[in-house]
Amino acid sequence: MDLFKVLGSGARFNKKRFTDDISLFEPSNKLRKTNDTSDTQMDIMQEINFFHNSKSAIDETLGVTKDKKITKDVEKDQEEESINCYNDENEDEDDQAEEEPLVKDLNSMDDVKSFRKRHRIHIYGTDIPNPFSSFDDLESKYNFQPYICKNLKNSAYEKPTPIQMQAIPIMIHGRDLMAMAPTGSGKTLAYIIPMLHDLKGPEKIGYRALIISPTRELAQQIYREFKKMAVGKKFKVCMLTKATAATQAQTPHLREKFDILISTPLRLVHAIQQDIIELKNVRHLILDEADKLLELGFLEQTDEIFAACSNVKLQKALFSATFPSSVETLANDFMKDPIRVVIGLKNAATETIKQKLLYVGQEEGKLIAVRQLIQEGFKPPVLIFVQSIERAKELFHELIYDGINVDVIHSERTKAQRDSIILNLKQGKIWVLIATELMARGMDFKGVNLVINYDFPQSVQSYIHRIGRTGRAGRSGEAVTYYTKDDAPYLKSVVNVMKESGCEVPDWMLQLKNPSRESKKRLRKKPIERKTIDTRSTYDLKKMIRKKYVSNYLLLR
Ligand SMILES: Nc1ncnc2c1ncn2[C@@H]1O[C@H](COP(=O)(O)OP(=O)(O)OP(=O)(O)O)[C@@H](O)[C@H]1O
Repeated sequence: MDLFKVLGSGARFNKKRFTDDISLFEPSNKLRKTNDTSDTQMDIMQEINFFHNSKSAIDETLGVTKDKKITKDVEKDQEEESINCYNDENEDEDDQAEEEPLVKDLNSMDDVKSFRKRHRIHIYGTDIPNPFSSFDDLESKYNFQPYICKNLKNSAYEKPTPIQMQAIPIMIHGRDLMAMAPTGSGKTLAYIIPMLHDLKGPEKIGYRALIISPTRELAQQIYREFKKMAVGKKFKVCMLTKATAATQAQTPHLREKFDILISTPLRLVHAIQQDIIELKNVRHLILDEADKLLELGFLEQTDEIFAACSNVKLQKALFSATFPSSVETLANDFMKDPIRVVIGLKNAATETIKQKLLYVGQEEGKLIAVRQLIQEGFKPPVLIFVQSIERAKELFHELIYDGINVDVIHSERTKAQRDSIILNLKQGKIWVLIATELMARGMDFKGVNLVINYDFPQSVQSYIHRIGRTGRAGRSGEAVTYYTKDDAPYLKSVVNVMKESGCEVPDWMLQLKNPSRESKKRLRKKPIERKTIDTRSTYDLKKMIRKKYVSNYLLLR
Protein backbone atom coordinates (compact mmCIF):
# COMPACT_ATOMS: atom_id res chain seq x y z
CA MET A 1 0.00 0.00 0.00
CA ASP A 2 2.94 2.32 0.70
CA LEU A 3 4.07 3.00 -2.83
CA PHE A 4 0.51 3.08 -4.05
CA LYS A 5 -0.46 5.59 -1.40
CA VAL A 6 2.55 7.77 -2.07
CA LEU A 7 2.25 7.79 -5.86
CA GLY A 8 -1.48 8.17 -5.74
CA SER A 9 -1.61 10.96 -3.22
CA GLY A 10 -4.03 13.58 -4.39
CA ALA A 11 -5.77 11.16 -6.81
CA ARG A 12 -9.13 9.48 -6.11
CA PHE A 13 -9.39 5.73 -6.56
CA ASN A 14 -12.26 3.35 -6.26
CA LYS A 15 -10.40 1.02 -3.95
CA LYS A 16 -13.12 -1.63 -3.98
CA ARG A 17 -13.13 -1.87 -7.77
CA PHE A 18 -9.32 -1.97 -8.07
CA THR A 19 -8.53 -4.14 -5.02
CA ASP A 20 -6.50 -6.59 -7.10
CA ASP A 21 -4.42 -3.86 -8.70
CA ILE A 22 -3.77 -2.20 -5.38
CA SER A 23 -2.61 -5.48 -3.88
CA LEU A 24 0.19 -5.57 -6.45
CA PHE A 25 1.76 -2.63 -4.65
CA GLU A 26 1.38 -4.18 -1.18
CA PRO A 27 4.68 -5.22 0.34
CA SER A 28 4.68 -8.62 1.92
CA ASN A 29 3.46 -8.85 5.50
CA LYS A 30 6.90 -10.01 6.52
CA LEU A 31 8.46 -6.84 5.21
CA ARG A 32 5.83 -4.72 6.86
CA LYS A 33 6.53 -6.33 10.19
CA THR A 34 10.25 -5.90 10.04
CA ASN A 35 10.24 -2.29 8.84
CA ASP A 36 8.62 0.69 10.34
CA THR A 37 5.81 1.69 7.95
CA SER A 38 6.54 5.38 7.99
CA ASP A 39 10.27 4.84 7.47
CA THR A 40 9.58 2.80 4.33
CA GLN A 41 7.21 5.47 3.12
CA MET A 42 9.77 8.13 3.87
CA ASP A 43 12.44 6.32 1.86
CA ILE A 44 10.13 6.00 -1.11
CA MET A 45 8.97 9.57 -0.81
CA GLN A 46 12.50 10.89 -0.68
CA GLU A 47 13.43 8.93 -3.75
CA ILE A 48 10.58 10.39 -5.76
CA ASN A 49 10.85 13.89 -4.31
CA PHE A 50 11.27 15.56 -7.69
CA PHE A 51 10.33 18.97 -6.44
CA HIS A 52 12.65 18.87 -3.44
CA ASN A 53 9.83 19.38 -1.00
CA SER A 54 10.78 20.01 2.61
CA LYS A 55 10.71 17.19 5.13
CA SER A 56 7.64 18.71 6.74
CA ALA A 57 5.82 18.71 3.41
CA ILE A 58 6.70 15.05 3.01
CA ASP A 59 5.48 14.38 6.55
CA GLU A 60 2.25 16.08 5.68
CA THR A 61 1.75 13.96 2.57
CA LEU A 62 2.50 10.80 4.48
CA GLY A 63 0.32 11.86 7.35
CA VAL A 64 3.11 11.34 9.89
CA THR A 65 1.49 12.15 13.17
CA LYS A 66 2.66 15.22 14.99
CA ASP A 67 3.09 13.27 18.20
CA LYS A 68 5.62 11.01 16.58
CA LYS A 69 7.55 14.00 15.20
CA ILE A 70 7.49 15.69 18.57
CA THR A 71 8.82 12.53 20.21
CA LYS A 72 11.69 12.54 17.69
CA ASP A 73 12.36 16.21 18.32
CA VAL A 74 12.39 15.64 22.07
CA GLU A 75 14.92 12.85 21.58
CA LYS A 76 17.03 15.19 19.46
CA ASP A 77 16.72 17.96 22.05
CA GLN A 78 17.80 15.55 24.77
CA GLU A 79 20.82 14.57 22.70
CA GLU A 80 21.73 18.22 22.15
CA GLU A 81 21.15 19.07 25.78
CA SER A 82 23.86 16.68 26.80
CA ILE A 83 26.30 18.51 24.48
CA ASN A 84 25.24 22.14 24.83
CA CYS A 85 24.13 24.25 27.71
CA TYR A 86 20.40 24.47 27.89
CA ASN A 87 19.18 27.61 26.19
CA ASP A 88 15.67 28.81 26.99
CA GLU A 89 15.73 31.41 24.26
CA ASN A 90 16.48 28.90 21.53
CA GLU A 91 13.79 26.64 22.80
CA ASP A 92 11.30 29.48 22.47
CA GLU A 93 12.43 30.17 18.93
CA ASP A 94 12.06 26.51 17.99
CA ASP A 95 8.59 26.46 19.43
CA GLN A 96 7.70 29.52 17.42
CA ALA A 97 8.98 28.04 14.20
CA GLU A 98 7.03 24.86 14.84
CA GLU A 99 3.78 26.61 15.55
CA GLU A 100 4.00 29.41 12.99
CA PRO A 101 0.69 29.38 11.13
CA LEU A 102 0.40 31.01 7.74
CA VAL A 103 -1.70 34.15 7.80
CA LYS A 104 -3.82 32.87 4.94
CA ASP A 105 -4.90 30.17 7.35
CA LEU A 106 -5.71 32.66 10.08
CA ASN A 107 -9.42 32.81 10.05
CA SER A 108 -10.28 34.48 13.29
CA MET A 109 -9.29 37.79 14.77
CA ASP A 110 -7.75 35.83 17.63
CA ASP A 111 -5.36 34.10 15.22
CA VAL A 112 -4.31 37.43 13.74
CA LYS A 113 -3.93 38.88 17.20
CA SER A 114 -1.68 36.09 18.38
CA PHE A 115 0.36 36.30 15.16
CA ARG A 116 0.92 40.01 15.79
CA LYS A 117 1.77 39.35 19.40
CA ARG A 118 4.35 36.75 18.45
CA HIS A 119 6.05 39.23 16.10
CA ARG A 120 5.66 42.13 18.52
CA ILE A 121 3.54 44.07 16.04
CA HIS A 122 1.50 46.75 17.78
CA ILE A 123 -1.15 48.55 15.77
CA TYR A 124 -3.25 51.64 16.35
CA GLY A 125 -6.03 52.86 14.05
CA THR A 126 -9.17 51.61 12.36
CA ASP A 127 -9.81 48.86 9.76
CA ILE A 128 -6.27 47.60 9.83
CA PRO A 129 -5.37 45.08 7.13
CA ASN A 130 -4.03 41.71 8.30
CA PRO A 131 -0.30 41.07 8.21
CA PHE A 132 1.20 38.45 5.91
CA SER A 133 3.76 35.84 6.85
CA SER A 134 5.64 34.70 3.77
CA PHE A 135 6.96 36.41 0.64
CA ASP A 136 5.17 33.70 -1.37
CA ASP A 137 1.87 35.24 -0.23
CA LEU A 138 2.69 38.39 -2.17
CA GLU A 139 2.27 36.59 -5.46
CA SER A 140 -0.42 34.13 -4.47
CA LYS A 141 -2.58 36.30 -2.27
CA TYR A 142 -1.90 39.90 -3.24
CA ASN A 143 -1.22 39.35 -6.97
CA PHE A 144 2.21 40.91 -6.93
CA GLN A 145 4.00 40.71 -10.25
CA PRO A 146 6.45 37.79 -10.37
CA TYR A 147 9.47 40.07 -10.92
CA ILE A 148 9.13 41.46 -7.38
CA CYS A 149 9.21 38.02 -5.77
CA LYS A 150 12.06 37.00 -8.05
CA ASN A 151 14.09 40.02 -6.95
CA LEU A 152 13.35 39.23 -3.31
CA LYS A 153 14.60 35.70 -3.84
CA ASN A 154 17.69 36.91 -5.69
CA SER A 155 18.49 39.17 -2.75
CA ALA A 156 18.23 36.13 -0.48
CA TYR A 157 15.42 37.65 1.57
CA GLU A 158 13.72 34.52 2.81
CA LYS A 159 11.13 35.80 5.19
CA PRO A 160 9.56 39.21 5.76
CA THR A 161 10.58 41.09 8.88
CA PRO A 162 7.77 42.14 11.27
CA ILE A 163 7.60 45.68 9.90
CA GLN A 164 7.36 44.28 6.37
CA MET A 165 4.66 41.79 7.45
CA GLN A 166 2.41 44.58 8.64
CA ALA A 167 3.39 47.70 6.67
CA ILE A 168 3.18 46.14 3.18
CA PRO A 169 -0.53 45.17 3.43
CA ILE A 170 -1.34 48.59 4.90
CA MET A 171 0.42 50.37 2.07
CA ILE A 172 -1.18 48.32 -0.68
CA HIS A 173 -4.56 49.18 0.83
CA GLY A 174 -3.68 52.83 0.18
CA ARG A 175 -3.72 53.82 3.85
CA ASP A 176 -1.62 56.55 5.44
CA LEU A 177 0.98 55.02 7.72
CA MET A 178 3.30 55.92 10.54
CA ALA A 179 5.75 53.04 11.01
CA MET A 180 8.17 52.76 13.89
CA ALA A 181 10.55 49.79 13.89
CA PRO A 182 14.06 49.23 15.27
CA THR A 183 17.15 50.23 13.32
CA GLY A 184 18.24 47.66 10.76
CA SER A 185 14.86 45.90 10.68
CA GLY A 186 14.14 46.33 6.97
CA LYS A 187 11.98 49.46 6.84
CA THR A 188 13.32 50.43 3.39
CA LEU A 189 11.94 47.29 1.77
CA ALA A 190 8.68 47.77 3.68
CA TYR A 191 7.88 50.77 1.48
CA ILE A 192 9.75 49.91 -1.74
CA ILE A 193 7.89 46.63 -2.31
CA PRO A 194 4.28 47.92 -2.03
CA MET A 195 5.20 51.01 -4.02
CA LEU A 196 6.55 48.98 -6.94
CA HIS A 197 3.44 46.81 -6.79
CA ASP A 198 1.11 49.78 -6.90
CA LEU A 199 2.97 51.60 -9.69
CA LYS A 200 2.58 48.45 -11.82
CA GLY A 201 4.91 49.62 -14.59
CA PRO A 202 6.46 52.69 -16.21
CA GLU A 203 3.87 55.21 -17.44
CA LYS A 204 5.72 58.28 -18.72
CA ILE A 205 3.42 60.77 -17.01
CA GLY A 206 6.05 62.10 -14.62
CA TYR A 207 6.82 61.29 -11.00
CA ARG A 208 4.26 59.08 -9.26
CA ALA A 209 6.29 58.26 -6.17
CA LEU A 210 8.54 60.40 -4.02
CA ILE A 211 10.93 59.40 -1.23
CA ILE A 212 12.53 62.02 0.96
CA SER A 213 15.60 61.32 3.05
CA PRO A 214 17.51 63.73 5.31
CA THR A 215 20.94 62.98 3.82
CA ARG A 216 22.33 62.51 0.36
CA GLU A 217 24.13 59.32 1.43
CA LEU A 218 20.91 57.71 2.63
CA ALA A 219 19.08 58.84 -0.52
CA GLN A 220 21.74 57.07 -2.59
CA GLN A 221 21.38 53.93 -0.53
CA ILE A 222 17.60 53.96 -1.07
CA TYR A 223 18.19 54.51 -4.80
CA ARG A 224 20.42 51.41 -4.94
CA GLU A 225 17.81 49.30 -3.12
CA PHE A 226 15.10 50.53 -5.52
CA LYS A 227 17.19 49.58 -8.54
CA LYS A 228 17.79 46.13 -7.05
CA MET A 229 14.10 45.52 -6.44
CA ALA A 230 12.98 46.94 -9.81
CA VAL A 231 15.10 44.63 -11.97
CA GLY A 232 12.88 43.28 -14.73
CA LYS A 233 10.70 46.41 -15.00
CA LYS A 234 11.76 49.47 -16.87
CA PHE A 235 10.94 51.95 -14.11
CA LYS A 236 12.86 55.18 -14.32
CA VAL A 237 14.16 56.17 -10.91
CA CYS A 238 15.75 59.58 -10.42
CA MET A 239 18.07 60.47 -7.57
CA LEU A 240 17.91 64.24 -7.49
CA THR A 241 21.38 65.79 -7.48
CA LYS A 242 22.79 69.03 -8.81
CA ALA A 243 23.58 67.24 -12.07
CA THR A 244 20.22 65.47 -12.55
CA ALA A 245 18.37 68.70 -11.64
CA ALA A 246 20.38 70.56 -14.30
CA THR A 247 19.59 67.92 -16.93
CA GLN A 248 15.89 68.10 -16.14
CA ALA A 249 16.00 71.89 -16.28
CA GLN A 250 17.54 71.80 -19.76
CA THR A 251 15.35 69.02 -21.17
CA PRO A 252 11.85 69.39 -19.72
CA HIS A 253 10.39 66.57 -21.86
CA LEU A 254 12.73 64.13 -20.04
CA ARG A 255 10.94 64.74 -16.74
CA GLU A 256 7.85 62.86 -17.90
CA LYS A 257 9.84 59.68 -18.40
CA PHE A 258 10.53 59.27 -14.71
CA ASP A 259 8.33 57.33 -12.29
CA ILE A 260 10.14 57.54 -8.95
CA LEU A 261 12.01 60.42 -7.36
CA ILE A 262 14.41 60.19 -4.41
CA SER A 263 15.76 63.39 -2.90
CA THR A 264 16.91 65.32 0.12
CA PRO A 265 14.51 68.12 1.16
CA LEU A 266 16.63 71.12 0.29
CA ARG A 267 17.58 69.92 -3.19
CA LEU A 268 13.92 69.19 -3.97
CA VAL A 269 12.65 72.51 -2.64
CA HIS A 270 15.13 74.32 -4.93
CA ALA A 271 13.93 72.29 -7.89
CA ILE A 272 10.26 72.99 -7.03
CA GLN A 273 10.94 76.71 -6.70
CA GLN A 274 12.69 76.75 -10.07
CA ASP A 275 9.83 74.81 -11.71
CA ILE A 276 12.17 72.00 -12.62
CA ILE A 277 10.14 69.33 -10.81
CA GLU A 278 6.40 68.71 -11.04
CA LEU A 279 4.84 66.68 -8.23
CA LYS A 280 1.13 66.80 -9.07
CA ASN A 281 1.02 63.13 -10.11
CA VAL A 282 2.73 61.86 -6.97
CA ARG A 283 0.53 59.20 -5.31
CA HIS A 284 3.06 57.89 -2.81
CA LEU A 285 5.04 60.13 -0.52
CA ILE A 286 7.50 58.49 1.86
CA LEU A 287 9.43 60.28 4.56
CA ASP A 288 12.36 58.08 5.55
CA GLU A 289 13.74 59.10 8.95
CA ALA A 290 10.46 60.99 9.25
CA ASP A 291 11.04 62.36 12.74
CA LYS A 292 14.21 64.09 11.51
CA LEU A 293 12.36 65.54 8.52
CA LEU A 294 9.66 66.91 10.82
CA GLU A 295 12.15 68.56 13.17
CA LEU A 296 12.83 72.28 13.12
CA GLY A 297 15.42 72.87 10.44
CA PHE A 298 13.76 70.49 7.99
CA LEU A 299 10.11 71.17 8.77
CA GLU A 300 9.75 74.20 6.55
CA GLN A 301 11.15 72.36 3.55
CA THR A 302 9.07 69.26 4.22
CA ASP A 303 6.01 71.49 4.42
CA GLU A 304 6.81 73.00 1.04
CA ILE A 305 7.18 69.54 -0.48
CA PHE A 306 3.79 68.49 0.96
CA ALA A 307 2.22 71.55 -0.63
CA ALA A 308 3.67 70.65 -4.02
CA CYS A 309 2.24 67.10 -3.86
CA SER A 310 -1.25 68.23 -4.83
CA ASN A 311 -2.79 64.91 -5.90
CA VAL A 312 -5.98 64.26 -3.92
CA LYS A 313 -5.16 60.55 -3.76
CA LEU A 314 -1.78 61.15 -2.17
CA GLN A 315 -0.76 58.43 0.29
CA LYS A 316 1.68 59.47 3.00
CA ALA A 317 3.90 57.07 4.87
CA LEU A 318 6.38 57.93 7.58
CA PHE A 319 9.15 55.55 8.65
CA SER A 320 11.67 55.78 11.45
CA ALA A 321 13.13 53.93 14.42
CA THR A 322 12.15 56.85 16.64
CA PHE A 323 9.12 59.11 16.89
CA PRO A 324 9.10 61.57 19.77
CA SER A 325 5.50 62.23 20.90
CA SER A 326 5.63 65.82 19.62
CA VAL A 327 6.33 64.53 16.11
CA GLU A 328 3.57 61.93 16.41
CA THR A 329 1.08 64.65 17.26
CA LEU A 330 2.27 66.78 14.38
CA ALA A 331 2.10 63.89 11.94
CA ASN A 332 -1.45 63.02 13.00
CA ASP A 333 -2.53 66.47 11.88
CA PHE A 334 -1.53 66.05 8.26
CA MET A 335 -2.33 62.37 7.74
CA LYS A 336 -5.71 60.97 6.75
CA ASP A 337 -7.07 58.32 9.10
CA PRO A 338 -3.53 56.99 9.64
CA ILE A 339 -2.52 53.60 10.95
CA ARG A 340 0.32 53.53 13.40
CA VAL A 341 2.54 50.46 13.57
CA VAL A 342 5.11 49.97 16.30
CA ILE A 343 7.43 46.96 16.31
CA GLY A 344 8.63 46.03 19.78
CA LEU A 345 8.95 48.87 22.20
CA LYS A 346 8.58 52.51 21.21
CA ASN A 347 11.81 54.46 20.81
CA ALA A 348 13.95 51.50 21.84
CA ALA A 349 17.30 50.28 20.60
CA THR A 350 17.76 47.09 18.64
CA GLU A 351 18.04 44.17 21.03
CA THR A 352 20.94 42.50 19.24
CA ILE A 353 23.25 45.34 20.31
CA LYS A 354 25.27 44.91 23.49
CA GLN A 355 25.36 48.42 24.98
CA LYS A 356 27.92 49.72 27.46
CA LEU A 357 28.58 53.02 29.23
CA LEU A 358 32.20 53.86 30.04
CA TYR A 359 33.28 56.58 32.44
CA VAL A 360 36.44 58.23 31.10
CA GLY A 361 36.89 60.98 33.71
CA GLN A 362 38.12 63.98 31.70
CA GLU A 363 38.10 64.54 27.95
CA GLU A 364 41.66 63.17 27.70
CA GLY A 365 40.40 59.84 29.00
CA LYS A 366 38.52 59.23 25.76
CA LEU A 367 41.63 59.13 23.62
CA ILE A 368 43.31 56.84 26.15
CA ALA A 369 40.29 54.53 25.99
CA VAL A 370 40.31 54.44 22.16
CA ARG A 371 44.07 53.75 22.06
CA GLN A 372 43.68 51.00 24.64
CA LEU A 373 41.01 49.40 22.46
CA ILE A 374 43.30 49.57 19.43
CA GLN A 375 46.19 48.04 21.37
CA GLU A 376 44.08 45.26 22.79
CA GLY A 377 42.89 44.42 19.28
CA PHE A 378 39.48 45.01 17.79
CA LYS A 379 37.24 43.57 15.13
CA PRO A 380 36.92 46.10 12.30
CA PRO A 381 35.03 47.97 11.04
CA VAL A 382 34.40 50.35 13.91
CA LEU A 383 32.41 53.57 13.73
CA ILE A 384 33.30 56.44 16.07
CA PHE A 385 30.79 59.26 16.52
CA VAL A 386 31.78 62.76 17.57
CA GLN A 387 29.63 65.86 18.00
CA SER A 388 31.16 68.24 15.42
CA ILE A 389 33.13 68.44 12.20
CA GLU A 390 35.96 70.14 14.10
CA ARG A 391 36.24 67.30 16.58
CA ALA A 392 36.04 64.72 13.79
CA LYS A 393 39.07 66.35 12.16
CA GLU A 394 40.92 66.57 15.48
CA LEU A 395 40.37 62.92 16.31
CA PHE A 396 41.40 61.90 12.82
CA HIS A 397 44.68 63.78 13.19
CA GLU A 398 45.32 61.92 16.41
CA LEU A 399 44.49 58.43 15.16
CA ILE A 400 46.11 58.65 11.75
CA TYR A 401 49.53 57.94 13.27
CA ASP A 402 48.36 54.93 15.28
CA GLY A 403 48.94 52.43 12.47
CA ILE A 404 45.33 51.70 11.70
CA ASN A 405 43.34 52.32 8.52
CA VAL A 406 41.30 55.25 9.72
CA ASP A 407 39.27 57.81 7.81
CA VAL A 408 36.85 60.59 8.60
CA ILE A 409 33.50 61.55 7.10
CA HIS A 410 31.56 64.79 7.53
CA SER A 411 29.74 67.31 5.40
CA GLU A 412 32.87 69.32 4.59
CA ARG A 413 34.37 66.44 2.67
CA THR A 414 33.64 66.45 -1.06
CA LYS A 415 30.88 64.26 -2.44
CA ALA A 416 33.44 62.13 -4.26
CA GLN A 417 35.40 61.65 -1.03
CA ARG A 418 32.26 60.69 0.88
CA ASP A 419 31.22 58.18 -1.79
CA SER A 420 34.64 56.60 -1.84
CA ILE A 421 34.76 56.40 1.99
CA ILE A 422 31.41 54.61 2.11
CA LEU A 423 32.56 52.17 -0.56
CA ASN A 424 35.87 51.57 1.20
CA LEU A 425 34.15 50.94 4.51
CA LYS A 426 31.82 48.42 2.84
CA GLN A 427 34.80 46.71 1.24
CA GLY A 428 36.69 46.50 4.52
CA LYS A 429 39.46 48.87 3.45
CA ILE A 430 38.68 51.26 6.31
CA TRP A 431 38.92 49.79 9.80
CA VAL A 432 37.91 52.79 11.81
CA LEU A 433 35.63 55.53 10.51
CA ILE A 434 35.22 58.74 12.45
CA ALA A 435 31.85 60.31 11.71
CA THR A 436 29.55 63.14 12.63
CA GLU A 437 25.77 62.92 12.90
CA LEU A 438 25.72 62.76 9.07
CA MET A 439 26.24 58.99 9.26
CA ALA A 440 24.00 58.39 12.27
CA ARG A 441 20.77 57.68 10.45
CA GLY A 442 19.77 55.01 7.99
CA MET A 443 23.20 54.02 6.70
CA ASP A 444 23.38 50.27 6.27
CA PHE A 445 26.88 49.01 6.89
CA LYS A 446 26.14 45.38 7.55
CA GLY A 447 29.47 44.42 9.03
CA VAL A 448 29.97 47.17 11.63
CA ASN A 449 30.92 45.35 14.82
CA LEU A 450 31.35 48.24 17.18
CA VAL A 451 30.03 51.76 17.52
CA ILE A 452 31.83 54.13 19.86
CA ASN A 453 30.06 57.24 21.02
CA TYR A 454 33.23 59.24 21.61
CA ASP A 455 31.06 62.24 22.40
CA PHE A 456 27.88 61.65 24.32
CA PRO A 457 24.88 61.95 21.96
CA GLN A 458 22.75 65.07 22.16
CA SER A 459 19.43 63.22 22.30
CA VAL A 460 17.98 59.78 22.90
CA GLN A 461 17.03 59.62 19.23
CA SER A 462 20.61 60.34 18.22
CA TYR A 463 21.80 57.57 20.58
CA ILE A 464 19.37 55.00 19.13
CA HIS A 465 20.25 55.82 15.52
CA ARG A 466 24.02 56.04 16.09
CA ILE A 467 24.27 52.66 17.82
CA GLY A 468 21.85 51.27 15.23
CA ARG A 469 24.68 51.27 12.67
CA THR A 470 25.66 47.96 14.25
CA GLY A 471 23.51 44.91 15.02
CA ARG A 472 21.60 45.16 11.73
CA ALA A 473 19.38 42.57 10.06
CA GLY A 474 19.51 40.26 13.08
CA ARG A 475 23.30 40.37 13.48
CA SER A 476 24.93 41.09 16.82
CA GLY A 477 26.88 44.24 17.56
CA GLU A 478 28.39 46.28 20.34
CA ALA A 479 28.09 49.92 21.33
CA VAL A 480 30.21 51.81 23.87
CA THR A 481 29.33 55.30 25.02
CA TYR A 482 32.03 57.35 26.72
CA TYR A 483 30.94 59.84 29.34
CA THR A 484 32.67 62.46 31.42
CA LYS A 485 31.55 64.42 34.48
CA ASP A 486 29.93 66.97 32.15
CA ASP A 487 27.76 64.30 30.54
CA ALA A 488 26.62 62.83 33.85
CA PRO A 489 23.37 64.87 34.10
CA TYR A 490 22.16 63.29 30.84
CA LEU A 491 23.28 59.75 31.56
CA LYS A 492 19.87 58.51 32.66
CA SER A 493 18.37 59.03 29.17
CA VAL A 494 20.78 56.44 27.76
CA VAL A 495 20.40 54.22 30.84
CA ASN A 496 16.64 54.11 30.18
CA VAL A 497 17.16 52.97 26.58
CA MET A 498 19.64 50.33 27.72
CA LYS A 499 17.26 48.98 30.31
CA GLU A 500 14.32 48.92 27.88
CA SER A 501 16.33 46.94 25.36
CA GLY A 502 17.31 44.35 27.93
CA CYS A 503 20.93 45.37 28.67
CA GLU A 504 22.41 45.00 32.11
CA VAL A 505 22.69 48.29 33.95
CA PRO A 506 24.17 48.72 37.44
CA ASP A 507 21.67 49.58 40.15
CA TRP A 508 23.23 52.95 40.91
CA MET A 509 22.62 54.05 37.34
CA LEU A 510 18.98 53.09 37.58
CA GLN A 511 18.70 55.32 40.65
CA LEU A 512 19.88 58.38 38.69
CA LYS A 513 17.52 61.28 38.11
CA ASN A 514 16.06 61.81 34.66
CA PRO A 515 17.29 65.02 33.04
CA SER A 516 14.70 67.78 32.97
CA ARG A 517 12.80 68.61 29.80
CA GLU A 518 14.55 71.99 29.60
CA SER A 519 18.03 70.59 29.95
CA LYS A 520 17.32 67.98 27.26
CA LYS A 521 16.08 70.72 24.97
CA ARG A 522 19.19 72.79 25.67
CA LEU A 523 21.50 69.88 24.89
CA ARG A 524 19.65 69.12 21.66
CA LYS A 525 20.21 72.69 20.52
CA LYS A 526 23.81 73.06 21.60
CA PRO A 527 26.37 70.38 22.38
CA ILE A 528 28.49 70.44 25.52
CA GLU A 529 31.66 72.49 25.07
CA ARG A 530 34.62 70.19 25.12
CA LYS A 531 38.38 70.51 25.29
CA THR A 532 40.20 70.11 21.96
CA ILE A 533 41.22 66.54 21.11
CA ASP A 534 44.98 66.90 21.25
CA THR A 535 47.63 64.94 23.06
CA ARG A 536 50.49 67.31 22.34
CA SER A 537 52.10 68.94 25.37
CA THR A 538 51.37 72.57 26.28
CA TYR A 539 54.98 73.38 25.31
CA ASP A 540 54.48 71.89 21.80
CA LEU A 541 51.15 73.65 21.38
CA LYS A 542 52.64 77.01 22.38
CA LYS A 543 55.51 76.44 19.96
CA MET A 544 53.08 75.63 17.15
CA ILE A 545 50.95 78.73 17.81
CA ARG A 546 54.10 80.92 17.90
CA LYS A 547 55.27 79.42 14.58
CA LYS A 548 51.87 80.06 12.99
CA TYR A 549 51.86 83.61 14.31
CA VAL A 550 55.34 84.32 12.89
CA SER A 551 54.51 82.89 9.45
CA ASN A 552 51.26 84.91 9.30
CA TYR A 553 53.21 88.03 10.24
CA LEU A 554 55.77 87.38 7.50
CA LEU A 555 53.01 86.80 4.97
CA LEU A 556 51.33 90.12 5.80
CA ARG A 557 54.51 92.10 5.36
N1 LIG B 1 13.25 40.36 4.87
C1 LIG B 1 14.54 40.54 5.05
N2 LIG B 1 15.34 39.49 5.36
C2 LIG B 1 16.67 39.66 5.56
N3 LIG B 1 17.31 40.84 5.47
C3 LIG B 1 16.56 41.92 5.17
C4 LIG B 1 15.15 41.83 4.94
N4 LIG B 1 14.69 43.06 4.66
C5 LIG B 1 15.75 43.88 4.70
N5 LIG B 1 16.87 43.21 5.00
C6 LIG B 1 18.25 43.76 5.16
O1 LIG B 1 18.31 44.36 6.44
C7 LIG B 1 19.24 45.44 6.42
C8 LIG B 1 18.64 46.66 7.10
O2 LIG B 1 17.55 47.13 6.34
P1 LIG B 1 17.17 48.68 6.29
O3 LIG B 1 18.36 49.50 5.92
O4 LIG B 1 15.95 48.81 5.48
O5 LIG B 1 16.86 48.93 7.84
P2 LIG B 1 16.04 50.10 8.53
O6 LIG B 1 15.01 49.47 9.37
O7 LIG B 1 15.60 51.10 7.51
O8 LIG B 1 17.18 50.72 9.46
P3 LIG B 1 17.43 52.25 9.92
O9 LIG B 1 16.39 52.57 10.94
O10 LIG B 1 18.80 52.23 10.48
O11 LIG B 1 17.29 53.10 8.71
C9 LIG B 1 19.58 45.69 4.97
O12 LIG B 1 20.88 45.20 4.73
C10 LIG B 1 18.58 44.89 4.20
O13 LIG B 1 19.11 44.41 2.99
